[in-house]
Amino acid sequence: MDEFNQPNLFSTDQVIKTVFDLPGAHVTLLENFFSIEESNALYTSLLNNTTWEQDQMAIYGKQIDLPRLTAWYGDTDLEVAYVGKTTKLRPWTAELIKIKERIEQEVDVKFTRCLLNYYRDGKDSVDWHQDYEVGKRKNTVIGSATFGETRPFQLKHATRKDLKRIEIPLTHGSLLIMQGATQENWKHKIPKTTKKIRPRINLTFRWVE
Ligand SMILES: O=C(O)CCC(=O)C(=O)O
Ligand SMILES: [Fe+2]
Repeated sequence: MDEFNQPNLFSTDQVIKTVFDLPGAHVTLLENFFSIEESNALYTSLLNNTTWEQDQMAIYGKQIDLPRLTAWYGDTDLEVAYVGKTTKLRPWTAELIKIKERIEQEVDVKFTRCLLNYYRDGKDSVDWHQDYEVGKRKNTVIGSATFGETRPFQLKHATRKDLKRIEIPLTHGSLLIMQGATQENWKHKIPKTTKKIRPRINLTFRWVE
């Protein structure tokens, strides 16, 4: 696999922080949170060392493959509700703990679980959704790390049609933090594309009150 985001004359490895001004949301992007060398190594090792699964979800009573591969890791005394089922967590790996502890330096919570998504190509995606079930979205923290291809992360308000959607390109080594009531008020998605693109791995470390 070629390396992603080869540095060029104009790129630096400096962390660039952007805070998004969205009503009812607390969203921060940290580009280059992981260095290019680190990100390349993490991409390869997460790709090879994760137990990827093809999950399914019920649509009109039919079981349909999710358009991506997934894996849940975390504190194994927890179970998570995901795509209409209860899922068991795999125990944290040493590598996930290292990534988790890096991200915890940016927030004041300890994450309890992590969902990994593997988008094999442009046909893989995640449709509009809010993380966590209804009634649990008012105070959450999600630390979302990306390795591999850049995909646009779209956000739209859950109820207000007057607010514009926004799109945040999540680059190799970036960290997106969503906090507070973001999940209550805003939906997010990764759209499909017909462009020929490389794979992407995304990790969402999660904490809920
Ligand atoms: O891949 C991403 O950036 C987002 C994934 C996501 O929203 C989810 O799995 O809940
Ligand atoms: Fe999500």
